[in-house]
Amino acid sequence: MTTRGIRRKKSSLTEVKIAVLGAPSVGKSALIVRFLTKRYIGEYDHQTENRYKHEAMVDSEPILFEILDTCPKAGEDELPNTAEIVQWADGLLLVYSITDRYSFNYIRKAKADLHSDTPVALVANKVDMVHLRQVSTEEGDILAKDFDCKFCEVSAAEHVGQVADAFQDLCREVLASRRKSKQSLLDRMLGGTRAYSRGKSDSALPKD
Ligand SMILES: Nc1nc2c(ncn2[C@@H]2O[C@H](COP(=O)(O)OP(=O)(O)OP(=O)(O)O)[C@@H](O)[C@H]2O)c(=O)[nH]1
Repeated sequence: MTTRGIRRKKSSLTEVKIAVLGAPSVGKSALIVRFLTKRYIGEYDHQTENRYKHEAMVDSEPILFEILDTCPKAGEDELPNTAEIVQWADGLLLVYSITDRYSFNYIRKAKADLHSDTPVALVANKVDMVHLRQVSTEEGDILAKDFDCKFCEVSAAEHVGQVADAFQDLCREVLASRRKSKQSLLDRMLGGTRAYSRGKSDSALPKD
């Protein structure tokens, strides 16, 4: 009885898969670790992709986040395994660093290469290093308008709430997009049914 209760609760979790993309050293791992543990780990050394699972409440709904920390190769302009990542992910967190113009251009190019309407969010990291700023807030805003997505400037080193908000906002976009595609599927099905019914009743009308 209890076991069944627990199972039901687990299976009722909504899963949201988020891939975090960006040029080398923009702070992808630092942002993810901040979201998962609320802690800041300055040096996070890894050479391969990492996946994490994390439960969190978003608007009173329990969500099971699956987060993919992608691993770009230094000096390469292309995102790693773009097609696979896009196929896997429900949402893409696109990260650049305000101290690194190359990382901003990388995101612009990467987004164009994605050829996908997967929901995205644009995150500018390292806002604590404002004295080394190379990319203005306005440029970030303009790029986000271009992408038709949310934008925020954060610091994995200093912010806890804002970093969590970035992941949660993207989660909301994913859920909204799911509802939209479910609704349009339903509309198409109902539309089909309506057309069929109309056809039927039309044929039942007395002929002139
Ligand atoms: N000042 C500051 N440094 C940061 C911040 N976030 C990350 N860093 C530093 O930036 C460097 C790279 O951080 P990572 O989290 O490893 O970046 P990454 O994008 O995962 O790097 P790759 O795995 O190489 O792609 C580390 O030295 C971090 O300490 C931040 O918000 N502020």
